Amino acid sequence: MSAPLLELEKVTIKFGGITAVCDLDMRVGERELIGLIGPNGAGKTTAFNMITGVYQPTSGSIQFAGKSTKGVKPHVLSLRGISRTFQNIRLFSQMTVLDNVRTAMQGNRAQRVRDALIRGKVFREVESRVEQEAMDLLKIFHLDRFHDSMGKSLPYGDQRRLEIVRALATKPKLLLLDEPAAGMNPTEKQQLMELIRFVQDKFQIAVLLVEHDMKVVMGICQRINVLEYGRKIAEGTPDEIRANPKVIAAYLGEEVDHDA
Ligand SMILES: Nc1ncnc2c1ncn2[C@@H]1O[C@H](COP(=O)(O)OP(=O)(O)OP(=O)(O)O)[C@@H](O)[C@H]1O
Repeated sequence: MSAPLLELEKVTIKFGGITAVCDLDMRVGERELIGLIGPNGAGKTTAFNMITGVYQPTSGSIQFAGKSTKGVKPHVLSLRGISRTFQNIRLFSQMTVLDNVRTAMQGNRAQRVRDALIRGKVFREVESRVEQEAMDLLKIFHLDRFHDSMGKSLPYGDQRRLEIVRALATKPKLLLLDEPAAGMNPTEKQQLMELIRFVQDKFQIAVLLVEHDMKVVMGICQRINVLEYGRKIAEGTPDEIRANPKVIAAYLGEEVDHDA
């Protein structure tokens, strides 16, 4: 396995009497594409929230790029290279496609207030560079023709793609995708799989994917971690996970979207 970019060791989080994640060990190497699956309520989104600094673990440690993330705020982790998308699309619906990406880029720039206030030369130069970079990024994903449209007016599949573009705008080393295939039809899911592979390859980043659609997860992940009731019950290649009796048992009684 390549060097760990992200490493969780014995990570636990409790909310009152509920232990949402318990003793979770997980590694994501540079440029790896890793899956995190489990039945509803298993703790996947909570794990994402701890990795991105939204929640602090009750115990255990998280290291990103060789540094502890303990007490580090989400925007600082974003600057360090962790980016994510959400289960429910969180685009700025009243902003254009271009502005959605531009805002994400600017969120990551230390722009001097003075420049913004006086709208001086430096400010204008930064603005135009950001706009060019945003357009270049949109072009890569064939979304540039929509640059002037409102985010909410895009077809669903394109909104999901735009979310991924926004997440890439911060130039991450690690991209966390939370159920990107939710609500997609089979053709869109196929395109999404190709898109995720493309993103990982083109930007040379690691991807951690939470997804209920087994065809998507099994189709693109190198390794998969399986959670049940907050605990990791299995880790392995797609073939190993498919054949693992604990995983099969965990999913019994749950409607797994094989959508195949
Ligand atoms: N802020 C919170 N306060 C209390 N309980 C929480 C909180 N966040 C998560 N939980 C609980 O932690 C457990 C794990 O939830 P989580 O959303 O991480 O699961 P999940 O695997 O992402 O589920 P799904 O696949 O349905 O999205 C659940 O029992 C949930 O109710």
